[in-house]
Amino acid sequence: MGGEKPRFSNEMAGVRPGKMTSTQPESRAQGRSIGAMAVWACFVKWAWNASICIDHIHSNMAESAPVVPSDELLEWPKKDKRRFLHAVYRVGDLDRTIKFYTECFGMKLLRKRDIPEEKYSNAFLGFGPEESHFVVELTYNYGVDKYDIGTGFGHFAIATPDVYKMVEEIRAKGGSITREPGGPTPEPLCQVMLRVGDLDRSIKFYEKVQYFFDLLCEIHVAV
Ligand SMILES: C[C@@H](O)C(=O)SC[C@H](NC(=O)CC[C@H](N)C(=O)O)C(=O)NCC(=O)O
Ligand SMILES: [Zn+2]
Repeated sequence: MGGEKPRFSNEMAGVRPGKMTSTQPESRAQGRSIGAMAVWACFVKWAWNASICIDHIHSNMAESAPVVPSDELLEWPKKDKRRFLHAVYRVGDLDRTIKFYTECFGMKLLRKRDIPEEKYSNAFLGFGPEESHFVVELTYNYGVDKYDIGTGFGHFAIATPDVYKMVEEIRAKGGSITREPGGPTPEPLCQVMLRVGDLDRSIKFYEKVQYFFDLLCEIHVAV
């Protein structure tokens, strides 16, 4: 424990490609695939050397108290290799969507494939190799340049070290920001778990950082 005070915040932003799209959907139901869907860029940042586990959950804390104890949660993936691989999204313009995800969010195009016999192409994008990272699989069906977004799909959420910088870069590239970062966000930061070496000293420290302490629900003494 030591070092500068931890700084972190959880800012959400809503983003849609702007100029890169031919039309902006009037409403979700009439909306058409604009090459990409709304993507929430989440910002969680800390500047401190302790391991900070930040959970922000989709509903209030009472309804979504952790079901699995946190230490079991950390052990689980070491034993169970099942995991999410990708989510598939059909788009009307594969290259325009690849350009949006790579230039605006910093994703990498991991692989692309064309299946002429079935008249479609796929592109896989993400923030790391498919062997270890969840990725987005985009599907382009030959000759299909728009889809009804419908009302079922919500968003992809991504984390970024600086949501404000990302938002400005997206705006500069013609993207439209549907929700400015800075909240109030529908998903308030609900709890922070800290592993510290000295419980009493840590409690004294965090009582001074009132905001942080309000969020702090548990302190684990590092073993
Ligand atoms: C590559 C592998 O990860 C896949 O997911 S391919 C899945 C396959 N996709 C297609 O057939 C694309 C063309 C099709 N006309 C479509 O639009 O999906 C598939 O099973 N698609 C059906 C689905 O529900 O995803
Ligand atoms: Zn698949």
